Amino acid sequence: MEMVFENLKESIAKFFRSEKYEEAVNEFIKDLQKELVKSDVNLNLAFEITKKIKERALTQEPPVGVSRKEWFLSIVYEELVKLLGGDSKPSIKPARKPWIIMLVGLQGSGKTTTAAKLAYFYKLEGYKVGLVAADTFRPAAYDQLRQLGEQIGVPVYGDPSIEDAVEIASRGVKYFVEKGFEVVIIDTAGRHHKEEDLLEEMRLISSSVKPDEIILVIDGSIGQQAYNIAKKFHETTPIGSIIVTKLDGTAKGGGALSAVAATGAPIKFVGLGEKVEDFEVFKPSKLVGRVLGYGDIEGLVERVKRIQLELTEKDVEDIMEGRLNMRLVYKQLVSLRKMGPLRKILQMIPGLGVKIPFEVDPKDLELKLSKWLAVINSMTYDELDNPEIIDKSRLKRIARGAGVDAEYVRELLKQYDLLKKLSKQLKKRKDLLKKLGEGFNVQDLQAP
Ligand SMILES: Nc1nc2c(ncn2[C@@H]2O[C@H](COP(=O)(O)OP(=O)(O)OP(=O)(O)O)[C@@H](O)[C@H]2O)c(=O)[nH]1
Repeated sequence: MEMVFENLKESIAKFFRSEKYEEAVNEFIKDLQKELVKSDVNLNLAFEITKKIKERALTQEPPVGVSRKEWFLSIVYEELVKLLGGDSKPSIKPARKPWIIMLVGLQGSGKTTTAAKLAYFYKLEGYKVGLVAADTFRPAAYDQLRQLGEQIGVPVYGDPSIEDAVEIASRGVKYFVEKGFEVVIIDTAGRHHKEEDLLEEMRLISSSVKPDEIILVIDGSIGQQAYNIAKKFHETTPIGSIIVTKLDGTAKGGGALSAVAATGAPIKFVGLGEKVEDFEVFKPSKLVGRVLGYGDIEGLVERVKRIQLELTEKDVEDIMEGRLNMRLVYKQLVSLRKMGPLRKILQMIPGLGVKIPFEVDPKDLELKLSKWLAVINSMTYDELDNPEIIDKSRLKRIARGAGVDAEYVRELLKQYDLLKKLSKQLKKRKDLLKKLGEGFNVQDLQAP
């Protein structure tokens, strides 16, 4: 499954060969913009995303242990994943029951097959699913869906004697809802004598059954036209999500991205073959990884994310300079879970001999850490940067927000004070060392 951006692999190679970071970033950004526009991504969107990447790449510090170039690549990756609908798995769980899904898309997109695939998917998820055959333009569609329904054990509502698709759709939905079905999927026509007639029919069905979700089914191999097709459907019946079919085989799938760009809707599933089980929840990360063609990019991004929570050089500098805030404490708490690098860093500095606070009974550690993290999470930005402002009423609010006893907030603030003092001590000593010059051995300095 290879989507758009084939040229980016070369751009990445060029990027890694380049000596100057900023220049290399600019070059890569230009290439990326071109590729995005070439794949029908809306110009503004392409501009916006590249601007964001550039801004992050030039202002954000890579965590210790991650090279600047790896950092950059992980930023590109993250932003592309966002463009394709976010890094988390798309929400495929119906928000309520019954959940009425209306499929729209052109004939040949694989809509009927997809209706069955989707029904099968939800059936396996444990839902009671019904299918409605509302494609009255192509008479064979009803039989096709009925056969598929039999194959997967999902009932199909249809009536070949009724020509009015709106009537079938609303009757079918009513039928299943009354019987307590939880997910109802409507297959619709993909062709009419005139395009306007098709769109008008979609609009009428939609306003009659009021679906909870309208899914655009789009053929992954159609490329450039996808943008206009998706846009037309979206203007008629607002698209909530997208299923891209036929991503098996040689499809380049450029249409997928264009459809996302035209509708702002995320891709939820992909079709990977003719059989009902050739169907998957879409994972943007998987796709972008392939697109960027950088060996184990997911591994890289994972590593960066993990390291990101630990202390950066700047954090350590801040601590050494006596600048401490709750954000640093947060990182320290998180890293404490993994052996505490701050502690290690401090211990590696000879002659400091500082007793490090946060001496918590290991048994309590896990529990306390999770409470403290919740406490920090419910602080405002001002409070994070300047915990000194936390008075009684703020303290109460924070505890309530974190769902913990106020005692935990107080304790954390006490620990914070200790760390702050330590941070100031470090600063003093560092200054002292500086004054003493190089003639002295660091080890000669005894801790007070
Ligand atoms: N390789 C492959 N073929 C698919 C996929 N999805 C559907 N097809 C095939 O595409 C062809 C058209 O699909 P149909 O399910 O008939 O869909 P349709 O023509 O859009 O349906 P209508 O809109 O009802 O006319 C069929 O031969 C399907 O088997 C897929 O993910 N991969």
